[in-house]
Amino acid sequence: MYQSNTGEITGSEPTDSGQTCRRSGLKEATASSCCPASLSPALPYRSSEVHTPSSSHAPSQPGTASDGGFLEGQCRNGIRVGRPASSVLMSSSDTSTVRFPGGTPRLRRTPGSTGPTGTSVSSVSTISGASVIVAVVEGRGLARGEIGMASIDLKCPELILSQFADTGTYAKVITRLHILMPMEILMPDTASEKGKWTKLFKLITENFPGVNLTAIQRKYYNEKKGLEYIQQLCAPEFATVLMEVQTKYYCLATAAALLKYLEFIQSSFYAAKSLKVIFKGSEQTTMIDSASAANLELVVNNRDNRSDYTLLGVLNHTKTPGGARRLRSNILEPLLDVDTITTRLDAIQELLQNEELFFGLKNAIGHFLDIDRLLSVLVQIPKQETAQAAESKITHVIQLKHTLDLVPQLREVLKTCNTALLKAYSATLEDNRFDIILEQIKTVVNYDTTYLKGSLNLRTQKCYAVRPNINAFLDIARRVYTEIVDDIAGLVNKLGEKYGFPLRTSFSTTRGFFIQMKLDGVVLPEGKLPPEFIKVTKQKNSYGFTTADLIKMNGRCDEALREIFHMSYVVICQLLTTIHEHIHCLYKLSDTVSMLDMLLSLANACTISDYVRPEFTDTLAIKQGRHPILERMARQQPVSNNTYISEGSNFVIVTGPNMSGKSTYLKQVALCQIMAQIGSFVPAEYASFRIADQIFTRIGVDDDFETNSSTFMLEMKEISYIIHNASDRSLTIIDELGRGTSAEEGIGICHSVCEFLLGLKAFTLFATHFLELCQLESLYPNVENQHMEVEHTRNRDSGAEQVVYTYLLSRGCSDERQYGLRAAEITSLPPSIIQEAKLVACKVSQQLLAKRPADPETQRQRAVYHLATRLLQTARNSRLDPESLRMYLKGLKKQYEAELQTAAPARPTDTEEE
Ligand SMILES: Nc1ncnc2c1ncn2[C@@H]1O[C@H](COP(=O)(O)OP(=O)(O)OP(=O)(O)O)[C@@H](O)[C@H]1O
Repeated sequence: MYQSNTGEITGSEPTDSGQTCRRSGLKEATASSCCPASLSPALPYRSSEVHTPSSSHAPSQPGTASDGGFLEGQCRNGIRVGRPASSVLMSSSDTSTVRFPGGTPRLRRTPGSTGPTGTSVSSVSTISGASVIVAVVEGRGLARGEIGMASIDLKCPELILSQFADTGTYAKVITRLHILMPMEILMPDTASEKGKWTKLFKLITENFPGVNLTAIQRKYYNEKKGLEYIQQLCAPEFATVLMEVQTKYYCLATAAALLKYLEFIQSSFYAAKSLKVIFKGSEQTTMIDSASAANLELVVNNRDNRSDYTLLGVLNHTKTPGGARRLRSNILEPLLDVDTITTRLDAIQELLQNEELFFGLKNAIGHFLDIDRLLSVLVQIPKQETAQAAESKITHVIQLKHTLDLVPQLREVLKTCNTALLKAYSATLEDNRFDIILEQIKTVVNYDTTYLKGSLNLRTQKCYAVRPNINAFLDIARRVYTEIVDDIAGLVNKLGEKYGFPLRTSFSTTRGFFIQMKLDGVVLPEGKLPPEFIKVTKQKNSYGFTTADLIKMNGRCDEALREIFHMSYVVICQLLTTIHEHIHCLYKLSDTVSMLDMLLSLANACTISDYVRPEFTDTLAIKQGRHPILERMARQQPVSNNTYISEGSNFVIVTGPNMSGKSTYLKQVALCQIMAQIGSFVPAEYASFRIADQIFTRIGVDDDFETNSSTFMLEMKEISYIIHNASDRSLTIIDELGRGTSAEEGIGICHSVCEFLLGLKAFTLFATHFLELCQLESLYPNVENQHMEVEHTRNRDSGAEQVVYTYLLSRGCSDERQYGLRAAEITSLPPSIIQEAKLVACKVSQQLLAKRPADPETQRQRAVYHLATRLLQTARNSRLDPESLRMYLKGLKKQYEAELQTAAPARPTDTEEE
């Protein structure tokens, strides 16, 4: 078994016990060496006995005077913002509020608008429920552009570190932040120096308007402290990360600031050796900038951000929160490594072929809770022991037992699997720590205690969680509680008999026990409830109320419960101390469950529609590909199309009238590419892909009033971002470039952008209304013209011409003209205006034709250029034997002669001269 940096097991590496360090092959530290005495949880309600992660550890106890000055102030958009509800630990004297000087940068952004990087702010950042805090720092002086980042999800004890070099547009930082969906971003107070905002700071404020931005004194970005923190907190399983990060000063510095801040704002801290720490370089995943993610509607729909019509919506059939998170992050950052992708595809194929395995796994996975969240609470030690914290701890142990009870079922189902990835995950479940923990839990917790939904059910489970005969006082308190509950039932029965009403006992968290009565067939005396019934509420067809006696009984109930929880908590704390050294195996379980859930989800998607297993070659070839989201939206099956892009023909120009399906086709190709790179099957009959290191899209958006940018400026920013970043291995989708300016300028810009991109080996799909660009095909051998076919019919009644969209892609340039005017005819524009427009358009094109010299010489030169480039390319790539090469060149010569015939029929002898 082999664990990649993203924490994923890949089947491509040799397997071992699952505890081998990836880089060094070192065995994991033994449990005893990694579990210092300081781990023991505190005894109930005595905060003085709570242990800090380490007294010798440099970062000081949170919330103490030594924190003074740590938090320079909380600032967002230059305005001090409210501290999160939990951050009330520090007195005002400990903090000095500073604002980033220099005034507030203009913030005029909404979801879907585009930032100065040319990166649109997709509404990912606006998804509610964000729980990630990120610290960012940028190198200074010569190191400017070197970015360090550390993030932690408050619901998942995983510290993610990264360090990378970014360009002046900071696209990588912004994209990574979008993927993380932070609720708060920490930056050094020096982000605003001498009243000037750094560019990165400005961009972050602009791109994340709904996110809290907090200034931390630069001194807390301390790499030495960061390393100490990681050594102190990292769970032994992930200790190899130290080797990866120990010289990465910027990410270490952000780790220090982030962990210090978390200690400060949270009423708990992470136990030593408890955190999963991973380093995520940008080189292991495909870079999809946030504008492209928004354009392609990967996780958020552009029209309605609650809609499921996204790639995530199409593929998401996950059963657990962890599985859904994993799928989302994979879609936003697809894999680059073909071996890892292949092992996933093998696993999905096995799931599709083995029904028993598929349904068995689905059933087993569906009962798991959010393991990351559970781990997060288990590895945090509350600073203050309250009754509420005590009750929560009991819930967590019940959840832990519930989770571990599911492991044998999962093991059993996976026993029959054959593919490397499933086998590797099956092996992780053989870890005997799962059984050790469960056995230890069962020594104090009832065998049949399990996690149940519903507040009363869970309360009952908590009440009876600890086994009898462990604490005699606990047993007595529980008997008292049972008697009170019985008394409540008796009271309600008596009241029912007294008034002749169909009363029943109900429970809610806020009211405790109360009485409910259905109204069906009940006749109230004088139309009123008896005065004994108080605090009456009416819901649909039932009344809810209580009585003075019942309120008293609820009070006694609560008191008994407090006693029970208090005594149970003491037992639970002792239990937690004994199992704590083994708890890190839950990281493995979380990884296994989320991955299996994601694979099942991808397999599920194949059962809903006909998907095919993709191959990975040097060519992008899709037979009868379909747009996955359109397929889900449309009642009918969308029209499928073929795609062929290879190194020798890597630039496809797509033309066609408005509404003919150009944009849909372009997006379809990119979506299929992303699906393939996350290890999913794709909607096609056959599909082969070249791994793309980056996926860029420039797809027309409306004016961005928020940033006050014109359509044209946005286009230029986006295209310049692509030009600066595209590589030979990228996939680029450009739709309607240059529509924000005059036709001549638009054509000019498109032409020069095309020429630049033609110099790369990137695969490019370029949709345009400028038919002039189709001439590029005769200039460059690697250009291919394609168009969307339309048909024309006549309306039987009116005789008017009608356009029928076939959505079929064909070779060559579109020969449709004036389709804009024809599209306008369908709208409610007055016929007189359309008529006038037609006249003017006709005159303009006649004038243009008159001006354009029939210049055979230029065309001859183009043909020569065309021939020369093809020859050059053949010479470079040729693996042909001499005879085949001769035949090929002969063919080229003929083709060239034919081209000259069309260009200059008057000069048939040119070929000989050449
Ligand atoms: N392959 C297809 N099968 C079925 N319907 C399609 C297909 N492609 C596109 N459509 C439908 O046609 C509509 C228009 O498609 P699209 O926006 O891609 O056209 P377009 O050529 O890019 O138009 P414009 O040039 O005006 O931007 C889509 O909203 C979709 O409903």
